[in-house]
Amino acid sequence: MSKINLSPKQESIVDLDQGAYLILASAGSGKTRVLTERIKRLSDSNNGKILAITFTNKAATEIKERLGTSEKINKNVFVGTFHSFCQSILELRFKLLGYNRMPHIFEDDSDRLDLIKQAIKSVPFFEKIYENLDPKKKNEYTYNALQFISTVKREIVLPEELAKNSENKEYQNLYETYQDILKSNNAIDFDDIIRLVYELFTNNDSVANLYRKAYSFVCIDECQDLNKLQYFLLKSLCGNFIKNVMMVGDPNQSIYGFNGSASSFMQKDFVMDFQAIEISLDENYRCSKSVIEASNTLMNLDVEAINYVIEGIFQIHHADNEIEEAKYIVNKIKELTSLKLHNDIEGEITYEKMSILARNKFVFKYVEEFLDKEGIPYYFKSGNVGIKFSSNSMKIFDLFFRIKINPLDKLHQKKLEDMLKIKDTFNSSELLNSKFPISVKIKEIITNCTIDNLHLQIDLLKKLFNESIFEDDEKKLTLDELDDFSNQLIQYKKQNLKPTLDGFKSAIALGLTNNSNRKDIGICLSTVHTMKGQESEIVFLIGMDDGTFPDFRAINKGGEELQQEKNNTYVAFTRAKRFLYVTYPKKRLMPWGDYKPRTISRYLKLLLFQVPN
Ligand SMILES: Nc1ncnc2c1ncn2[C@@H]1O[C@H](COP(=O)(O)OP(=O)(O)OP(=O)(O)O)[C@@H](O)[C@H]1O
Repeated sequence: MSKINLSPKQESIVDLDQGAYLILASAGSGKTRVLTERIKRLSDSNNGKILAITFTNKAATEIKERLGTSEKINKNVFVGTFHSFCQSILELRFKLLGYNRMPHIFEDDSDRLDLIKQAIKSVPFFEKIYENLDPKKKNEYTYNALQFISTVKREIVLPEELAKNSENKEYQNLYETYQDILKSNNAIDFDDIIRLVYELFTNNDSVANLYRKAYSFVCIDECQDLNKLQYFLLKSLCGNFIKNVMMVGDPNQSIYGFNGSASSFMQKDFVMDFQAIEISLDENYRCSKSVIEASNTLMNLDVEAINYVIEGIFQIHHADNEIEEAKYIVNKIKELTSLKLHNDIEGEITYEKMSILARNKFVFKYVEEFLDKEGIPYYFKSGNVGIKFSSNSMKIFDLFFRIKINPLDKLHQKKLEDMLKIKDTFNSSELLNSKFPISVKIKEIITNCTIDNLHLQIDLLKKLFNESIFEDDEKKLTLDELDDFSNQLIQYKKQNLKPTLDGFKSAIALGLTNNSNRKDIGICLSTVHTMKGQESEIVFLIGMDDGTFPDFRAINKGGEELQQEKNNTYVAFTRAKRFLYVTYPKKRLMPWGDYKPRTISRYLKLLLFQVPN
């Protein structure tokens, strides 16, 4: 890792000692750098253990890599997300929370959807309401019920209290049923991981004290994204013991309001509760002059550009429609790569130095088509959670694997039975006559697997897939996915001295094994949310028409939701280190076949005068 010199402002933050501090730092100001250097310094000074919390596994990995793996760091520092920190506590203390065995994580949104549907079906009263709804309303009903459940957990309210202000009072009872089904599957959802530890800390002082005494310093990154549960967890952890807390964040990058996050937890609650001292850091090390000027205009900021010598590019381009927009982007990519070198860009201009960002995934449709046509390699950046298989054989493998690890997992057992179109996954002759007869052999291999022989079982699977899948594309997809799984196992074993199958599955669910050996090749396609905290030399921000970005729902709601769309645009802009190309189509093809005229995003209007187009 290259050595960089910190600026005096950055250095003064690294050198802060005891006490509570709120570092308000703009995009690209080196927050992650500063935090890492501070953790290193604190660890060297031997003044006690340090807990560093990040919002993404990617950030945690980056910090861990920069810290290295000296004995001192390993002993003194815990770096992880809220979820991985809480999971590590749950694994030791689940019995105190009424579980006989460590509950398993149902991490997938589709699992939560199945759970709520099961909850609805299990009570005739709900089933009657639900069955009488048309498909669109059914979706709304399940979506709102899941939102209700998440809000109860994230806002730390009682279901009956929340129900008072809810249109559907019955969600209160659905909450209980949903939780009961989870428990009967010996499972928890993502919100539960934090909620349970918060419960543990608030109800069990002696356990909380163990952690309060264990850590002398707490550092948290991206604090503009804290929600109530996370902030209260932090408060309950610190109690009256831990006073040395540093929060780092940028209110302009607050984009998770839909998850209950608000920058007021750091700016108001933290400052008041911990008497934190505010310090600002508003230098930008990442972006070129053009990108910073555009970002400053967008947000009405006065961020100081450190890279003023690098002019960079900021351009807005309008296209007649989405197809023309995609063509423009692909042509620009070809033009840039054929340049090979540019004074503003270090090294050769390659696909790996480019990212295409959009508000939502659907916006990429035509770009993908044209990239495919031109044979330009690309990949989708994956989010924070585990693996999702798309080949049938790996889906079957995953479901058997879950059932093997958690025999109480009736949810995935049912999913498997539905997929295979059988009634009993334990009946081999049914499996043999099922939609996917290969499942008999997959089951056999999984039945025999242990954490120690899993690599051998993976080899057996590879042989099985090679011999039994005849369609080339399907075979390649299956083997690639198996390979990815195998790489995740290698990662997990590297990270854990006492590996177990259960631990491996949880690590996958939490996305802790995602930075496997797989090297992403080509241009990165990502939503802005997933790209948060990361950077790319050249960024194309596409689909910047009003209604797409900002999203039409936020426009309808206005207020804080619309502000978050603006913040999201700022996050997108500031991912670009050197060149930023922003595009929008003047009309869009609607699913029913009509073209609808579009206007430029309201946020770009401010910038039009700044750009030579
Ligand atoms: N003192 C410095 N000298 C040179 N480069 C620096 C310095 N500090 C940070 N950088 C570089 O600036 C870029 C931004 O740093 P970092 O990712 O830590 O910022 P950040 O504040 O976390 O960004 P954001 O909030 O926008 O995701 C990185 O490429 C980092 O290596």
